[in-house]
Amino acid sequence: MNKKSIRDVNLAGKRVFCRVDFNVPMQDGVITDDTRIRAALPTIRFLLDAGAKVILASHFGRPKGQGVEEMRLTPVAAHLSALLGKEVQKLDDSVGPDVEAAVANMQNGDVILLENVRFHAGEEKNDPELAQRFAQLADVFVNDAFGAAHRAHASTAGIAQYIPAVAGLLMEKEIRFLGGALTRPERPFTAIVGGAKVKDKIAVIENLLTKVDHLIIGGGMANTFLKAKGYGIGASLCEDDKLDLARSLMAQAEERGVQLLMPVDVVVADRFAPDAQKQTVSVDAIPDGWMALDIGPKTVERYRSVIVDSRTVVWNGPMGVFEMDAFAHGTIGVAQAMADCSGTTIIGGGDSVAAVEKAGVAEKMTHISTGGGASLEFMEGKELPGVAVLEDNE
Ligand SMILES: Nc1ncnc2c1ncn2[C@@H]1O[C@H](COP(=O)(O)OP(=O)(O)OP(=O)(O)O)[C@@H](O)[C@H]1O
Ligand SMILES: O=C(O)[C@H](O)COP(=O)(O)O
Repeated sequence: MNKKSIRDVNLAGKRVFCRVDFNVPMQDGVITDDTRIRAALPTIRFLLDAGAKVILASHFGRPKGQGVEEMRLTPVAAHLSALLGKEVQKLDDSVGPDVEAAVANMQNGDVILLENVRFHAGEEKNDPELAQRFAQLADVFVNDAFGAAHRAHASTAGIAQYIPAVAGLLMEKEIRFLGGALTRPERPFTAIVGGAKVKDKIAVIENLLTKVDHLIIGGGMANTFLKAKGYGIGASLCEDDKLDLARSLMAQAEERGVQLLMPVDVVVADRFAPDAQKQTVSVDAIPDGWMALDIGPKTVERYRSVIVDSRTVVWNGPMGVFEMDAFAHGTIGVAQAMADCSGTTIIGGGDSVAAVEKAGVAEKMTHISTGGGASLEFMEGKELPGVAVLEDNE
């Protein structure tokens, strides 16, 4: 990464405004997955070891510019404190006289967690006044919130106008793996794209087509491709207004010499339900009124052989309705194939992360991104605003 990181600046005794993505899943005040909090620990520990005063800031949920009791970061502070084995002082706001006073009282090696920055409307508007108020709290801005790097907000981008801005270790790692895979992949390079809709991933597919050797399509979006090829797909999810686009993507793949892999068999159901009647059929024999909810075993075998022989594999989006056990086999099969691949394996965030966890192979992946939307935009080839604002390495 051609950006400065916390390794490149002097942090001793400095007040550091460290933006993290603590937007974690929570139910009734209990954190149900703390991956994003644990992923920020190396940066927080690095800052503490360097003798900095660490001011952590994050958004949580979408409170739309006002205080929402259930969206306070209090449970996150308690959990972070337990993980760090050290007190984390949780404040009730992210700017204002009380925050300024608390920061003024900090000793080197102290940690403060500010309240949800999205309680202020200026955050999502990237309001310069709010950005400046954040900046006044600190000497250095560290962006470690890869998951929010696709947002140009006051605490992810605006603040960098006023104080030196560098990457945290998680940000650096995300960009090293995702960026490295996309710019200098070891080949063969395979991308797997699944999920519900072609519409949401057109830009990703188009960008990947310029880089990969094999592109594997699965999930609901495969139906649109199958229909575009002339197969009857029964009552399966399909975007009829995207058939021409699917044909154009298939033509682009052919022109570029990219092998585009599509399902050869599917698991069909008579309705969208976990206990639906189901059967496995060839893609040219989908019965009228039935819907394809998973890729079939022959398809999994085909995909598997390409995946295990690849040197780099990037995956975004499930192969079927994996939330229902009856239709999770394709997704789990692909997750297992990735676990058996000896090359670099990268999961692009979101549902696919839940899928590798369900398959019990998460620790076998080279890298699992903490970014959902951010990793998608990165794979589309877009420059992320939260990265663009960081200082370049000379
Ligand atoms: N054949 C299918 N028919 C209907 N829905 C499907 C099918 N295959 C997958 N899905 C659904 O697609 C959803 C995920 O699609 P989506 O496009 O939102 O992926 P995503 O959330 O972007 O994935 P990721 O977060 O990994 O990027 C899942 O809820 C899954 O149930
Ligand atoms: O969960 C995410 O993808 C990030 O935390 C960004 O959240 P947002 O989509 O509400 O901006």
